Amino acid sequence: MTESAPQHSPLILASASPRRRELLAQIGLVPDDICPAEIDETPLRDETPRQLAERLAVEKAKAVVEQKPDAFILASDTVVALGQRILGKPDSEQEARRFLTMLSGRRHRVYTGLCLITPDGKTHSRVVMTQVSFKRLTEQDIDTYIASGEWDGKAGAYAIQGLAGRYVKSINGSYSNVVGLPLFETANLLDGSGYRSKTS
Ligand SMILES: Cc1cn([C@H]2C[C@H](O)[C@@H](COP(=O)(O)OP(=O)(O)OP(=O)(O)O)O2)c(=O)[nH]c1=O
Repeated sequence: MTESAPQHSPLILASASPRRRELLAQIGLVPDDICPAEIDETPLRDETPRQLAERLAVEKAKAVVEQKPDAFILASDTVVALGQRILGKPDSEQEARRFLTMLSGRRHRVYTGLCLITPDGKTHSRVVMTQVSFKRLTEQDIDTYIASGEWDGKAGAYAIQGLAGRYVKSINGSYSNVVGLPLFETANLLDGSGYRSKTS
């Protein structure tokens, strides 16, 4: 009797972020479906940035699991932390300006929480941290950046993969983690959970 090939379970990306889709594609992973999760991202009282990133990633994955049983569901959440202060996505230009002023000339941390729910219903999660050092920003740097609009929808009000790349002196850790999906850890999580892509 010939052994049947292992069944391919679909991979669902629980994210509206085009960056996350592009990052996955970079390592040869194409989700079978994209299901953005709408959740409340407000930090809980006394929650650390690391705890917040992990909790939100788990909540995003769980928000999609009922729609997609028998699938691998991948979700993530990125937050910027200055000390224990959490900088999420700014809700206005003024807030973006405030965040950039806070980040100017300093080192901060970027946490991305990752969550994978496997077809057997188990939840696997982890958090990856990268340190990022910003140069001191002039008023003009901030004005130019605000005018670019690139701050919108980005944790900490900047995107390292865009114009803000010129403000980043150095990073310590994973670059893809800052952009929103740490590729090394994502691949490990999927490999370790038995996920087999259609092509592998
Ligand atoms: C710091 C930083 C964040 N970001 C982005 C990654 C995330 O998309 C966003 C943080 O918000 P998230 O809530 O993590 O993600 P999202 O709302 O964009 O998408 P979804 O919840 O549907 O997955 O900030 C960058 O693109 N570059 C950066 O350098």
